[in-house]
Amino acid sequence: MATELKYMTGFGNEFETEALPGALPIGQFSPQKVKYDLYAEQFSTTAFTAPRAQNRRSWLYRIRPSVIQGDYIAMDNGLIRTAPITEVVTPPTMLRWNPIDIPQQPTDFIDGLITMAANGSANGQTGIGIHVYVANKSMDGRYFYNADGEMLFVPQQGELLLKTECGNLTIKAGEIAVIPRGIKFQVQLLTATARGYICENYGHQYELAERGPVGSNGFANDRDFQYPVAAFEDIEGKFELVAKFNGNMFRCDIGHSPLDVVAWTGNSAPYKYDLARFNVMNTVSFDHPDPSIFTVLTSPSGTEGVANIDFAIFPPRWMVAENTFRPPYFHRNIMSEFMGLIEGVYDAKEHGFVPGGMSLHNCMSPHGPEADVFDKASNAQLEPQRYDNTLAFMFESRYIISPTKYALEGKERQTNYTDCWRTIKKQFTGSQG
Ligand SMILES: O=C(O)Cc1cc(O)ccc1O
Ligand SMILES: [Fe+2]
Repeated sequence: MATELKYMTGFGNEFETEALPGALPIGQFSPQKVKYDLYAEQFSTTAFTAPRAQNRRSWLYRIRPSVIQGDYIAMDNGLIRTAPITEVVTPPTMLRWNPIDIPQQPTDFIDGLITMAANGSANGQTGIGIHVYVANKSMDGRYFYNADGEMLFVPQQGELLLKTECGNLTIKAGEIAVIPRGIKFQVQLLTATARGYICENYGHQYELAERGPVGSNGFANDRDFQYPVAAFEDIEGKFELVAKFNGNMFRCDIGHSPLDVVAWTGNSAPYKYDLARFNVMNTVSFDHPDPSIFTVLTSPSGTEGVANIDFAIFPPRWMVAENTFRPPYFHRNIMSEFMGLIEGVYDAKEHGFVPGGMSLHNCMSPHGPEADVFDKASNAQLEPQRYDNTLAFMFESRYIISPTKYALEGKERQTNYTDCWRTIKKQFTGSQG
């Protein structure tokens, strides 16, 4: 399946795609009758009046309009939580977690969603929700959409087939995908099990970060973002549509597959990106730059240069900095930093931060290299060095990130995390006078 899928390329392009010839109206969006007796439906993820450069909407030509569905009834939220998190007090303590195990009992993507943290307010459309998914079976006869935010998938293990209203995408570890707020989809597993991270963005949709003086190429290049071609299901049955809305889970009956879009045009659609395509920029002289050089996607907050959420990665790369302490520096930051590890080893933490694991360093909470890394890097022979076998990422946000009760009290929490800095020695050689 993975190799057969076709994609269209270019971040935020105005795409046109049809699964049947002539299904897409030419020269207008809403003709009196649509070819094949399809229904036209506009799907907007920005306000109608958003400036043209940010405006995102698509026109979907579908077998039935979305209004043909049952009434919603509330479902158990399971371990899914939404900002604001009020069930526990947010401590400033630096936090770290082991990976969440894949369950033994049959668990699909929705059942296996566990919220680790959130900030802002879904209702106010600011901030993010941070989730882990652990699944061992495909969603069967049920479909999902999230009205609270767009969903950034960061797979850590296994391969997913994302069947969406706009068509199909596959993603595996080392790739990411974003599904816009409101798009209906079904997650199928192409491997026996799957685990990954989700950043649910309640705020402004992700954009590509500015390049500044770097110029017109580099970092995440627009052409490497891939969008699905139209693909539809024309099936009837006793299906379920699940919605996340205003922090709660709901379900309704639906007698057909909602993935019945035969053609679509527009710029609001799911997309995927291979993180290996990220063109890394870094120092070729000295000092460790701020991690903003690794930003793949950014959701602006309304204050220039201050993100609702920045998604940054720490990929394989060369390190050549001279006379420099090369790993991440000790620091305290107004921004709050939630990290995960897709594979390998992260340069600031050689122990305890393992693939599938997570850490949270909140606003002004100090962090940096663990004691052994500090010693090693302070005395290392500084030669050009290739950082291989490493792929960490960070969700960095201007709003304090509140862990859930599960995150604070669950078995994955490493309650001894801060021990990793406790053996840092006083090494002062001066004297007071
Ligand atoms: O805390 C971290 O590990 C993330 C991070 C990485 C880096 O290279 C510089 C600053 C920073 O916050
Ligand atoms: Fe940091």
